[in-house]
Amino acid sequence: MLGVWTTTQIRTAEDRLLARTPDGALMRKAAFGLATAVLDLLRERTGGTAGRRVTLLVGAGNNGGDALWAGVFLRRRSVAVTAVLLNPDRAHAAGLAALRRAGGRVSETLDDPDLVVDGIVGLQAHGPLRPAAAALVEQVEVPIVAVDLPSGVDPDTGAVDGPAVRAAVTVTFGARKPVHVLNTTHCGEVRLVDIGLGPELPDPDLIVLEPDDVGYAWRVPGPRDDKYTQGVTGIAAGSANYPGAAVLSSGAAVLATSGMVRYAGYAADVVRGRWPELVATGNVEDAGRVQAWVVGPGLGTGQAGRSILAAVLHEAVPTCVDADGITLLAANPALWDARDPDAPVVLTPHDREFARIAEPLGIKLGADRVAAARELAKRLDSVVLLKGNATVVAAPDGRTLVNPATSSWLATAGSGDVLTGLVGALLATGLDPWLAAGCAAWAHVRAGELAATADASATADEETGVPTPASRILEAIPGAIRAARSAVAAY
Ligand SMILES: NC(=O)C1=CN([C@@H]2O[C@H](COP(=O)(O)OP(=O)(O)OC[C@H]3O[C@@H](n4cnc5c(N)ncnc54)[C@H](O)[C@@H]3O)[C@@H](O)[C@H]2O)[C@@H](O)CC1
Ligand SMILES: Nc1ncnc2c1ncn2[C@@H]1O[C@H](COP(=O)(O)OP(=O)(O)O)[C@@H](O)[C@H]1O
Ligand SMILES: [K+]
Repeated sequence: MLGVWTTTQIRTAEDRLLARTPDGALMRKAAFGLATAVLDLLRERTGGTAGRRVTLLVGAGNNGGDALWAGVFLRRRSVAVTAVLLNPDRAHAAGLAALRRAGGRVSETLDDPDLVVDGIVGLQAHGPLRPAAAALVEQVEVPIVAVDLPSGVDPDTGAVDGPAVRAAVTVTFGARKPVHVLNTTHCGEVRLVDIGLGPELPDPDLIVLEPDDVGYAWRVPGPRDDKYTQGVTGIAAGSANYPGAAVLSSGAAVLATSGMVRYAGYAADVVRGRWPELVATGNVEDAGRVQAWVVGPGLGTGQAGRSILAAVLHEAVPTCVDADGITLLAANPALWDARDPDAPVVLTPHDREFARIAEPLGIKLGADRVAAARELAKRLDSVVLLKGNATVVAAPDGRTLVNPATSSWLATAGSGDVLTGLVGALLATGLDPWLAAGCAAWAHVRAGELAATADASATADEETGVPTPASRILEAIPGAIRAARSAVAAY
């Protein structure tokens, strides 16, 4: 598990650490880590470091100070360093003097660099890049290494509201901040430099699951197990108009568990035809016992869907409510009120579904997606999995995880139906609902990555992937589970 801390938590911890550290030592530690990352990238891009050209964009704060001190280290490796000072009177004085002594130059233009370092603004960043910085950044045609975070991106929410740096690599110090997991598009590869902050940090505000966390959580059958003991998943999805959603959700559950999957609904014949190992009936009441239900994908928002949702909630087992199920709940609060409060619910909205269910409660989905998901989770006493490029999973007790995507290939029709089946299968194994939702989101992203690249070792990005329909994401689920399980085995 990786921890993520808010800027307020980090500042408090930094203050404590600063109080017991010699002046300037932390900044030099940070800058050394930064320079190392710059040298690595220079080598990767140009085959060497000596004589290569690096331009530093230097703002008024300590973020610019880090960049200037990194410039000093780069000079020692014979890199030609130019500093563009956005606010010359307020540039970090000691860093600037040291860079000048080391042979760095100050310029008003970029000077045709091989690489640019963004030291415009750091933890104190507010709002988009100001015009002068934005104009410079716009001229950059080489990779950018961001100091601590890409300037112009909000450190606590990852939101972008105007011009911002899009970095190839972000080098951060002491601890990950929310921007690093909420906006991987602007951060690029994130490198964490240890400056000894660990002992000063409180519990993290957010967590990110790692492959071995998911591998440990994924239930596997033991010698005394049979098809029932591993948890049976029920799927109530699909309608005459949307049988495909039923096939995708059911298929994801079938591939995610070695136990058993039941289907109840209008698409019984289609689903049975596609997944012969599944037991299908026409309605929820006849489905038999399950340990978790999935309800909503392709259900429709009419009377029929409403009755199915009511029947599922009446079963009072852990339930994942998705898609039309969420829309139905939003329109029929009485359904929600009638549910058994002891049966955990996982809601899996995309933004529009989130707005439908949250706005009547006075919760707006603004720039702070974590805050919005947390608030809804608390108000509805449910786990809320808010979909997006970075998926946020909040529990009613405040525990929150973020699952960043590595590409946007998952933004395809039916992709969410696959996710829902995964959530259902994991809920049925008895896993904590918040963790179940988080592991499902992880496996979903991993499956999307495998499907888009067809290469287990690759990370799918916009350059390497190909479009991946939901059926392909589905087929990649075993590969995703294998990746998680082999991470455990590797320990
Ligand atoms: N405190 C510490 O111990 C350490 C801090 N470090 C560095 O220090 C940084 C924080 O330094 P500061 O607290 O000086 O804050 P910043 O470097 O974020 O700079 C604050 C200045 O930027 C201005 N500013 C805010 N938003 C702006 C925008 N959109 N456009 C232009 N200017 C803007 C502010 O008005 C203020 O003058 C960290 O991000 C990190 O890079 C590292 O050296 C590690 C150690
Ligand atoms: N830009 C994006 N980058 C990465 N993942 C995305 C992006 N947009 C959507 N997703 C993911 O794709 C899935 C889409 O689900 P959903 O909107 O319910 O689609 P559908 O209803 O067609 O199945 C979610 O898991 C979401 O997190
Ligand atoms: K920066």
